[in-house]
Amino acid sequence: MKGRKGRLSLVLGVSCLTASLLVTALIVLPLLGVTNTLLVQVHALVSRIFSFTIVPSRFGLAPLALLLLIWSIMIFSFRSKKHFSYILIPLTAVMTYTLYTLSHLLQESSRPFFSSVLLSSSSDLRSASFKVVLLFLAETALFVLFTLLSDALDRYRAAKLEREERRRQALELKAEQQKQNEQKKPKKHSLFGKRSKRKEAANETLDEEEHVTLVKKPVVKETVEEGDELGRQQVNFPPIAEVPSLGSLSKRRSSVSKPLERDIIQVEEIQVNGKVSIGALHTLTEERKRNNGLSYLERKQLELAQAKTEEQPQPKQPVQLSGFLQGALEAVGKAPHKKHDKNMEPKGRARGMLAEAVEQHQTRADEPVPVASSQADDTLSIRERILSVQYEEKPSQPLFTPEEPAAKPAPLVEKRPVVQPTFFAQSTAKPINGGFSEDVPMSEEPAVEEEDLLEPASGVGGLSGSALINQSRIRYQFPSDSMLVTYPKVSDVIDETTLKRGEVLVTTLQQFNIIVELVNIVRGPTVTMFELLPAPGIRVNSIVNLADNIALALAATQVRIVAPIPGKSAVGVEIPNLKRDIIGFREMLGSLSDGLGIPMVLGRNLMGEPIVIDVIKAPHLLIAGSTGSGKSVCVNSLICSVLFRRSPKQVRMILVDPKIVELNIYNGIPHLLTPVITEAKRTLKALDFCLYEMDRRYKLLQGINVRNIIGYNEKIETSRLAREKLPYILVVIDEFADLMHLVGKDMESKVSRLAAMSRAVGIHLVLATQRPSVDVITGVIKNNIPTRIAFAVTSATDSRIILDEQGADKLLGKGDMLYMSSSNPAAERIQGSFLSDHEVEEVVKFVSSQGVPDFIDESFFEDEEQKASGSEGEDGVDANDDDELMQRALSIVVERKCASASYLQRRLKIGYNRAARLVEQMEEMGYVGPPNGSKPRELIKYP
Ligand SMILES: Nc1ncnc2c1ncn2[C@@H]1O[C@H](COP(=O)(O)OP(=O)(O)OP(=O)(O)O)[C@@H](O)[C@H]1O
Repeated sequence: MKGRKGRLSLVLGVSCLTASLLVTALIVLPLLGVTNTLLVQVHALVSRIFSFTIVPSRFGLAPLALLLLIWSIMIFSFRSKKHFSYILIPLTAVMTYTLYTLSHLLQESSRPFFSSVLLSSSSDLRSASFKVVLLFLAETALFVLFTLLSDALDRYRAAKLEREERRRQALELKAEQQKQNEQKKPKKHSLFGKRSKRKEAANETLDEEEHVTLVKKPVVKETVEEGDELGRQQVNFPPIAEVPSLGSLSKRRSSVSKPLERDIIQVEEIQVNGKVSIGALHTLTEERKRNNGLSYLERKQLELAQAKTEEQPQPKQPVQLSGFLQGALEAVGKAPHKKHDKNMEPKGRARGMLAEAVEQHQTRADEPVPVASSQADDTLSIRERILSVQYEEKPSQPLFTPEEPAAKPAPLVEKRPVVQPTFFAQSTAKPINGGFSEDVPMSEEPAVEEEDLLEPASGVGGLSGSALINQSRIRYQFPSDSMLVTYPKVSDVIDETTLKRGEVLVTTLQQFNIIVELVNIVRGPTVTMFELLPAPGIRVNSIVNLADNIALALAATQVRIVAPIPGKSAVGVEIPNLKRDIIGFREMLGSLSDGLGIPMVLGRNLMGEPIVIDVIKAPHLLIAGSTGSGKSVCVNSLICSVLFRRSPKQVRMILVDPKIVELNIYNGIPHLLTPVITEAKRTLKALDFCLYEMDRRYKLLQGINVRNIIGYNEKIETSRLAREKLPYILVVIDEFADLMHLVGKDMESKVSRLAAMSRAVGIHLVLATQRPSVDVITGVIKNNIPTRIAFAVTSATDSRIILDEQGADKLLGKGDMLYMSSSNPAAERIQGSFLSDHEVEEVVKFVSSQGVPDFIDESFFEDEEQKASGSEGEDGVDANDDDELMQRALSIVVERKCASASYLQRRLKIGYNRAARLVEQMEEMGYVGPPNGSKPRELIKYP
């Protein structure tokens, strides 16, 4: 039908064109002087019938030629497309004839049939002409009407086609997904086959991950008619390769992020009514793309439904047992045999003993029979089984090579890289053997060649004479991960309940006339964030103000609204999870890279990414939160991060705990510079020490022309200027508010000075407080501590004091925190890592067993009056008899021809402070020169 119409219009169009050319020829030829009789006769005939002028003339045919030309153009342009428009062709003819009639009437010639009819039916010529004009106007209106109708019909048809196309594509995609899911369904394979399949799949994933994926657009089949020769032949156009969206390229590499075909989407036209920001439009486009044109909820529901159909009982994961228990249970046949690598000899004393014992028992019972296939498993001895359980893959190579004698059995499997056994990985059993397993190699601080000749001047000033750290060259052994507990992970799948909550959220907002689209859901360890895209014209604040209504509708304890989400054109609504994840400290340890000066594990953010920070870059930390919010656990994880990654030579600590019970556990670790401080007065003294050490270090830095501790440590290492580097000093003050109330201004001025200046010399503060009030966290302190951690607080005011914005009042406690730093001023929600008291105890026990701490001289903490009134000091020298001491010191200096505080300290058996004071007095008296970097001062004048 369609073809016939196409042919008809072709014939019509060609005829009109030919006619117009002929008429043009009829006009032009006489003008060129061609006076053929036939031509003249045809001309006369055509002029009489079709001419638009009353008197037939050679020019009178011009309008006819024009009309024919217009018709041919119209026909060609409508051809096979706008069938309805063909009605315009006769209409133009009628209009032309009406005009023709009108021209005759006006010239009072009644030649056309219609004009004579009109003249006879009208009273006069004038009324007849008027009727013709009206008729012409009516025809013109009809012309316009038909044109509009045709246009409307076209649009309607196009929209219908588009809808059908979209539905067809959705169906195709659905069918494709189903096909994929069916393919994905796990099939029963032999153990070997299963393993190799998995391997193949992993390789496939890897390959796909490492390339840009080109994915076909759904193939549109088109039937093309190519004349009679080809007949009705179906031609499939080649598939169009399409580069995936930028978003899909930047996806994180993980086994789950393998781009499935359904993740790669056709770019669809997004129609937006009204004004929308470019960012919002981008988000909308991206989300639509990601969802294959379906709304977020629809897509998720579809996925869930598919997942449900796929679900089939999975083989239960065996409970993880410790190596000893697993082996024992295997031996008595009560546990399934674990798969191990044959190359991997059993490690650990327990496993070795077990294997030994079982073998003795077994050799009595039956002789081990060599077997070449897995079916023969039953005939293996128990020892064989214990040792060979790693043989789980069929060799891809032939078992026997042709060259090999048949009698000599080839290895059953190719050797695989030895994997470190994790016998205690999942076990929550208490560690044995002093807190660490023999299976896990202990890491140790590398030994450093030290020279006695070099001054130990760097280190920490004021350490007592019996110092263990700087004199006995302690080699610190880092604790093992196995002391820590692995906590089970709650699923991070967005389930039906979460989707329902998303729907409730959208409808709740709709009830308040706030139209939003749910564009994404991110499930974090503590909360789930629903990302909403407000409709144009919706004020973001109106969503923020509805936080309580949302909480009510979702029966949630707290709802925090992030408006807008930093870097996105969307509003985030954070709703507490029904079940929270515990982020174990152990799982976070792997993220602590070696490059961090003072490493600190924080936890995981909403996306589940591990967040660790370097305290030296912070450079100081302010931690605030109400009681039970998780501050102490956070401080524990800071201290333990240091214990796990830094030796006492690298980081020293001063811990202040007015509550006495929180940090007392750390007494005894070699990192301490003083026993855990619990009194306000002693805290002030400790801060004085830090100020003194800061000044001392600045002088050291000045001595060798470097700007900071990093430069200093590098230079003394390369130039071998001293035998000890400057360690970082971490001062942790818990319950800072209590101390501020006890000693007030004094404390503030010292803390402020340290916060402002101590960064360059490697002294860093961590202040934790329960009550963040303006008189505790003063402007000066706040200005110098840009890195802040806010746990749950009781009011928005408290939140503003810590973070300069509200939000911490909406946190859920138990390690739920907002983290803000100078590099990332937008508060990031993190679930803090968790360390139980028992874990801390185990770590401290292990670390403390490595040596006694090397404390600062006690004289630092003595009151001046006490010192003055004391008769015989602990140095064994009369404290008042400074002159005598100075004489002895001078004679030592003359004897050595140089002055060193640490040398005097040892020789005179006095504290470091006193020795340092003596050297300074000698400088004032002109006997010795100024500080000489880390080298002893020169003797410049004999006394
Ligand atoms: N990161 C975390 N993950 C899971 N639970 C946690 C976490 N942090 C803290 N908790 C839970 O919260 C309880 C209180 O934590 P914590 O003792 O650190 O609070 P706090 O802020 O120090 O309180 P206070 O100021 O009264 O000492 C812990 O016993 C623990 O059960």
